Amino acid sequence: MKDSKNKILVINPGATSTKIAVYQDMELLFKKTVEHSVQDLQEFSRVFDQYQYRLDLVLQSLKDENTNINTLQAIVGRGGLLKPLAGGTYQVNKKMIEDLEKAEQGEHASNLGAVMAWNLASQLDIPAFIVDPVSVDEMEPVARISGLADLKRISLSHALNMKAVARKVAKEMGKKYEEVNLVVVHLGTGVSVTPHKKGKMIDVNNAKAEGPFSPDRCGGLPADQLVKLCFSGKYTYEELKEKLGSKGGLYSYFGTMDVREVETMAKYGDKEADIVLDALAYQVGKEIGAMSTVLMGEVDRIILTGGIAYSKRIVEDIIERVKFIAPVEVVPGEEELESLALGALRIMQGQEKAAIYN
Ligand SMILES: Nc1ncnc2c1ncn2[C@@H]1O[C@H](COP(=O)(O)OP(=O)(O)OP(=O)(O)O)[C@@H](O)[C@H]1O
Ligand SMILES: CCCC(=O)O
Repeated sequence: MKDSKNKILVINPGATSTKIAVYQDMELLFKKTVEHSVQDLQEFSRVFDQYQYRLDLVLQSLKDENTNINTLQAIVGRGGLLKPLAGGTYQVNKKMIEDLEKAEQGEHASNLGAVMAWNLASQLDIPAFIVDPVSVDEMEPVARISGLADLKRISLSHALNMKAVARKVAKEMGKKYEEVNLVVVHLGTGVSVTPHKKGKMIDVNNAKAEGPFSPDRCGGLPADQLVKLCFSGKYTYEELKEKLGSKGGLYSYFGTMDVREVETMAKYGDKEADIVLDALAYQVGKEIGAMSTVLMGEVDRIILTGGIAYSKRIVEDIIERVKFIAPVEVVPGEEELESLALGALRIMQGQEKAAIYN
């Protein structure tokens, strides 16, 4: 193991924020979250078009913190919608950038993580990495069957945060991640509900298309009504895709993705806000129940994490519904920046070899 200190820039582009941090080995030098309103992002038709806007914010943050970019030894970004991959740290390469540019698996803010890391790192002649990308796929064969021969279920999730939080909770239990069964729920702008069986995410609601609705996504919809809507002439393909993928969920009801705003509406008597928040907790609870059956009921812990896990109302409602299954741990926010830095550090210190994307 090398003993020299490694300065690592971490970039995590999310749907409603860009999170930036610099670590010296595992010591956090600074961390910053820049929130993006719907208005900030509405001028960009594709996620890729946000590249310069988000990069400028990263560079400005480094400047504000008096961090000379030339002192960095590596850059690590959140990995996006790549092809299905095993978990781990990947060195960013040209093929990965090309795939992200084509967005074949779909548009997502995290697609920009590798691209920003790669472009900056190339200028500095240092390596760029991603860790546990959105497309980590550890599903069992039975979970891939959709029920229609034309369609396969796929694994897209908040793998990075869920695996990091799962490891942390397992450690608190005095066990290894590979020794426990967990249902981990990421409650962010998107929602992932995942059964982790002895260190593997053996199923997941594809957080872009299935399961509970979320602040900006509709989750699973009544298929027959959706087909009718598709052919109604009311929306173009692009409009409907946007509606389902980034303007669904809470946004479709209230024009905001901010749970706090909807909670305030409910508090001041808005009945629709009240029932839609109830429905969010209801759907998440129902999905936890379903994923617990994937683990045959052998669930050591249920974990609630992500930004919405700060919401007392939603968390209490979910716990009330699922506490009969297993004890519930609440880990609000996310551990993504630290996990990204740690993933890069493991490679830089020679503890692991970076996986190759091809
Ligand atoms: N204190 C709070 N109470 C209630 N909701 C909150 C609180 N803080 C954040 N949220 C909600 O959390 C959601 C965002 O979560 P998070 O920051 O984990 O998502 P993201 O990083 O934008 O996207 P994702 O996690 O899906 O990649 C928003 O709907 C926000 O309103
Ligand atoms: C597709 C799941 C990842 C996210 O929404 O951030």
